Amino acid sequence: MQPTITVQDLEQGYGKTIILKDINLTVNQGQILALIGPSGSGKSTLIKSIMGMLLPKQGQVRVLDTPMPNRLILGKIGFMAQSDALYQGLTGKENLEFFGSLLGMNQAKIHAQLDYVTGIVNLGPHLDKFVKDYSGGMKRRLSLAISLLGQPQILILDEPTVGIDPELRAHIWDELHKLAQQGCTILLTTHVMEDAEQADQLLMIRRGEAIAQGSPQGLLDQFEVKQIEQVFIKAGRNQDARLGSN
Ligand SMILES: Nc1ncnc2c1ncn2[C@@H]1O[C@H](COP(=O)(O)OP(=O)(O)OP(=O)(O)O)[C@@H](O)[C@H]1O
Repeated sequence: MQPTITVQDLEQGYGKTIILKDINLTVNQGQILALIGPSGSGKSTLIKSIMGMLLPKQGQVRVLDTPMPNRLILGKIGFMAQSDALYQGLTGKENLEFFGSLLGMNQAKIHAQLDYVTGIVNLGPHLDKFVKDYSGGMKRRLSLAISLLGQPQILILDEPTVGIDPELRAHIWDELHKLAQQGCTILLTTHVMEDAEQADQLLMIRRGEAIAQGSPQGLLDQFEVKQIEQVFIKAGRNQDARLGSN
């Protein structure tokens, strides 16, 4: 099977500053990969590289065997950026209609999907409110609903669960698993260990490097610990010992 997303020996940064080095990952169709790491470790930078918003300084990024950016491939990706790019002066529903139309969906098609995408994030009762009156968590939920419009083949979600309560987070994870079972490939970033445990594969990034990579159970076995958080701590200590702690 052709992998959906591949990153090979990626080195990435801004100007002369190197943020990520030696990053390798493969996500196959129907898999969920979670990127986890401290603030500033380079997770969004990796996502931007996969989306083709940043060209690799070295190495390769391919989505559906195509170098990014590529317009056709971008049309197959539901993308949720870290900062919400929403129209504050429009209602939630109007935002969905607008972004759906950018995808080339007609109003009938958008309306046919509204209940489904807003049901996943439990936003149905708030669709007629202006986005400027939404809370931070509601804006995240609307951004997630927008990324689901058009039944994308690939979902790339930067911090989809920030500001979302545990009950709704569990509901969103149920839906992400269902989508993955239907063949959708999902890559997301998170700070939350409970999210990480839900993924098929984890990539832990710290100080610009992949310090641990594998399935949640595989990592627990490899690091001989009982919780994913402990994998991160142990892998971080190994890295400090290797690089020096400064
Ligand atoms: N446009 C930019 N120009 C210069 N440096 C940047 C730019 N964007 C990010 N950085 C730097 O790159 C590093 C990695 O940032 P990035 O946003 O990828 O981290 P992150 O792991 O996603 O963090 P967080 O979890 O807080 O979102 C940080 O040191 C950040 O300051």
